[in-house]
Amino acid sequence: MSTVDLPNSNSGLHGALTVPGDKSISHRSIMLGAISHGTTTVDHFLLSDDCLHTIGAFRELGVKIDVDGDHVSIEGKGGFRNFDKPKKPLDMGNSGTSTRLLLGLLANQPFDIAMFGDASLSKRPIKRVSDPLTQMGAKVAATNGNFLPLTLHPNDGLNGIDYKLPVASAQVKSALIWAGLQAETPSHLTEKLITRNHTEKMLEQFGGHLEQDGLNITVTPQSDFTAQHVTVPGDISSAAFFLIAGACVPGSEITLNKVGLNDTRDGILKALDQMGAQYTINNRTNDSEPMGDITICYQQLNALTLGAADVPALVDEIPLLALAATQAKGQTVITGAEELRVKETDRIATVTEELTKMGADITATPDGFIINGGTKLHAANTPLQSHGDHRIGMMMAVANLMADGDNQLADADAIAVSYPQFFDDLKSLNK
Ligand SMILES: O=C(O)C1=C[C@@H](OP(=O)(O)O)[C@@H](O)[C@H](O)C1
Ligand SMILES: C=C(OP(=O)(O)O)C(=O)O
Repeated sequence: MSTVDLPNSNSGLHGALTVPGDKSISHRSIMLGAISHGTTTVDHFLLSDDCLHTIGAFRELGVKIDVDGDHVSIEGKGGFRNFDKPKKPLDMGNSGTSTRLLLGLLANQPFDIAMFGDASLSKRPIKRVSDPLTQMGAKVAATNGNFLPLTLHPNDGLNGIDYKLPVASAQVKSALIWAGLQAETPSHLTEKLITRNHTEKMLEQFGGHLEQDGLNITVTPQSDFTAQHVTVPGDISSAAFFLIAGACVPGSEITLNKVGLNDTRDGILKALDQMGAQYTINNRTNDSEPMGDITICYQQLNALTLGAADVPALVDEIPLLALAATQAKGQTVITGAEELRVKETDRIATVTEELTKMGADITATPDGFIINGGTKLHAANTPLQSHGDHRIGMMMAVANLMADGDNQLADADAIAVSYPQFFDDLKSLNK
């Protein structure tokens, strides 16, 4: 568990950077590659701990996956039921996305599949996925009915489901899409709010036929997918650390190249618009996923108001927006973000605890935060903690760029879950 000295910034961040590939899209490229006919190739794949756990799980299921730098190739098994029986339990590490999506994808196997995860993942709920899967005929034996470790047992086939999702979650939606494709009858899913649609988009690229109408998705059983080439855009959730640093550290002007701009993920940009940030987007392209280069410079920001409808498109960026709010003019109010309590940590609690150590005026509420801005952040009396949560660790590193005084971050290794080269990239801009 490494403790690192966090850098300050003397004259702001400058220069250009291509952030690593999108985590959600990288996971899905392995999954679709594994069930397709032929060899799928992926460029700019995210080689972080979470995605390596997805690769590890599919290798255990007999899928041949080659990794060469950030180029990955996957030899598809041509269907959902051609996997090998795993010799050991699948290790999901810290990754909620791997766990929830694999539960749906592997819900109809002819053999037992056991899964486990680390201490944090073992506290995160899976009932939200296992309940509807059970209604479809899956047999999920989870610890206390809701947690890893779990075993998926063979079943008598899956039936389609009519299901209104009680939570706004792309992980639950994606798991039910994978299961629906393997069912004997169609499924009708209704989302609570629009969530990231990377599964739907990639399925279409691989020859899938979902019907979509606003919050409604009809999944018709299908198992013939054709291998594709996937170019993974830069992860907007990783770019977000530098967007907030660029907007909040005086003197900054930076460009982030080839960032994913999917409109179910770009809530951070809309929040920055509301706060009065100065940025431009150039070189837009739109293959299967849109991307572009974002240039942002320092600007005194205004306070922000976010409600439940805003949350899915920026759910992983809320810790950073809380930090930006400490620097903004006025009072920021964030509501409808109770999902933060079931992430890698209870992010409402950990954000509040860590930013308070640096002098922020931040109050946790059951479903969000109230933050009074205009604070000069300072050195904490005790080391800052990532709490084993990658996004909290990186957010505190960005906070320190704006601080007077020196801070250390304990348990900094957690950052490798989504962004192993974060500190190198930060150093390249903080000159
Ligand atoms: O589908 C995905 O790839 C993800 C969905 C979100 O989780 P929920 O579906 O639990 O909201 C997000 O927080 C996570 O980082 C990645
Ligand atoms: C919540 C996250 O990921 P996961 O659910 O895949 O662990 C995240 O990356 O912030």
